[in-house]
Amino acid sequence: MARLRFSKMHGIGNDFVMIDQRTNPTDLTPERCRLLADRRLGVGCDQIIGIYAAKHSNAVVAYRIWNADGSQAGQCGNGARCVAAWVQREAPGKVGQVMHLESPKGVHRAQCMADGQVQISMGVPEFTPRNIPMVGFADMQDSYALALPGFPEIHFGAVSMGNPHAVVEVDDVAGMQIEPLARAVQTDIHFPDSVNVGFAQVISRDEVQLRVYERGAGETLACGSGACAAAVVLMEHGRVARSVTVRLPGGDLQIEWPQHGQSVLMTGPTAFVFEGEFDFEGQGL
Ligand SMILES: N[C@H](CCC[C@H](N)C(=O)O)C(=O)O
Repeated sequence: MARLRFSKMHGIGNDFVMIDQRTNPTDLTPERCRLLADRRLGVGCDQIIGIYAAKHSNAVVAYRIWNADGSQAGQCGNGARCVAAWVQREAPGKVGQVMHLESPKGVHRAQCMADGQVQISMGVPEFTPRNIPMVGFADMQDSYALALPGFPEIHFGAVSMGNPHAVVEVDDVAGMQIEPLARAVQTDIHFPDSVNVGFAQVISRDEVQLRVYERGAGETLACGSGACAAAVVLMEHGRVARSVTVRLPGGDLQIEWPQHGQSVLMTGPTAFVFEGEFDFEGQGL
């Protein structure tokens, strides 16, 4: 196999290996994803984003998402912004152009703004437990109680943004050791497909501090779908306004959810880091 050409990008520190599967089709096995994501033996990234020809007529491209552990995901908010920026760079149209991107879970409106910010329409949040998926809780509730061995009972909100999220409101997100609790939630039987776990501290009605321990990647500097998940769960609880700045360790995202039944809008920056080639054969893959 010829060497794999890729672009390295990030969305406020959530970093990606971007592969154009139309020009260099690559079989992204779990082993290859883990090697690509390895920060010593590979390129290093939180997720791999494969770009494909779109099936939906109004979408300019389709994208698929692999976590660093080789598992696939249904959505990646920071990755979607990078796909839009990648398309804009590959085929520079008028700045501010609107395009549509096809994710595994649907088609999303994207707009690259003149100031470099990218807005993605992330879709309508899904709170029905079985559609998250989450089992063992009868119906849609404001919040759910989960008792985990070795941890005090937690109350959390749960939502799908095309991928599963549990959101725990905390008092001091910066001072927390989030990994042990997050891993306990991820392996709990209530989440058959595991789950991304967000820890959110409300700073004001229009400001939230958030850290996310992601499914398949661990704690990342930012999680776009996690920022949407935290914002809509807190909005449902009346804790924040319908437009909120979510401050993650890697930077800020603006999340708006005008009303129930409408799509969540996420706006934030992207960055190109470098282009490269990767030699799987040289490492036996
Ligand atoms: N770990 C996530 C996928 C990446 C999401 C995140 N990087 C984002 O920006 O939304 C999952 O398995 O559902």
